[in-house]
Amino acid sequence: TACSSKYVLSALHPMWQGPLVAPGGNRQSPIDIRVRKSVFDPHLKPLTPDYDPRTCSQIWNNGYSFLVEYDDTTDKSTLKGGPLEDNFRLCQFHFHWGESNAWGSEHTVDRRLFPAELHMVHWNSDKYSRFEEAVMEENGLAVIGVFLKIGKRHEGLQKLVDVLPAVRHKDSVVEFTRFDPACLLPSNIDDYWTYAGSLTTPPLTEAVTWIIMKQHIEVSHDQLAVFRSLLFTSAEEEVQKSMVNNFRVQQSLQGRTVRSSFT
Ligand SMILES: Cc1ccnc(S(N)(=O)=O)n1
Ligand SMILES: [Zn+2]
Repeated sequence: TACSSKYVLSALHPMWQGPLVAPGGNRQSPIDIRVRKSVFDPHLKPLTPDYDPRTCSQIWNNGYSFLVEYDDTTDKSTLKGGPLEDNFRLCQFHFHWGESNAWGSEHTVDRRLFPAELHMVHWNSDKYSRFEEAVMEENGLAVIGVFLKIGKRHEGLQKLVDVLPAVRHKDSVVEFTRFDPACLLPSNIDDYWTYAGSLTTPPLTEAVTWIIMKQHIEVSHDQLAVFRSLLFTSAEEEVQKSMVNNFRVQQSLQGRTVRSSFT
């Protein structure tokens, strides 16, 4: 679908040679969320995700993470509310994780690292007609971030874990249908932090309203181990590289305020 557009793919290599900080970037992501410095905003509304599992289309390994892609040609899977003024369309979700359970997330909370982080990527369908357009605009994207902790097995995630071996290599794709991404959200989605940031992989555009959930979800050690069995490299390459540590270094806040929806 649109949100896996080629130029995003081409620059998504883990050791991408691009600048670690976008030139002139003053709202880069990820960041450390200093809880005591976040500002409660009573005007923040509840978040209202409304996803249709029938829009789920495929899973593919883009050489940086694995993406679960949704048909974003209609307003069937949408996100509204929270800090958002407009209607946003889900186009894909993916994860970032470490080689060990000690690290892996992109955002941190008072410097606390999590073993992995889920990103659900949406684009502003009130203002733009496709992802590629929205990705270049200030209010173009909204990404929900959810921290993963090691604990009990996540039953909803298992359907996804079972198909990962089929996309072990970069550029492999498999059909994947009827997956409800709402099953990956924590039970409480009313408590979140939000701030103006960027994509954390190229093109690093400063187009993202980040919505980071306070409550994490749990996945089992074995489920996360399957993420680490994926490869950055394609089937043709001689040297196979494990897909681990696919997170970006933290960026400075540069005067931004992180708002919280809770006290
Ligand atoms: C769609 C997309 C591209 C690049 N980076 C991201 S991310 N990691 O900021 O969610 N998403
Ligand atoms: Zn991401």
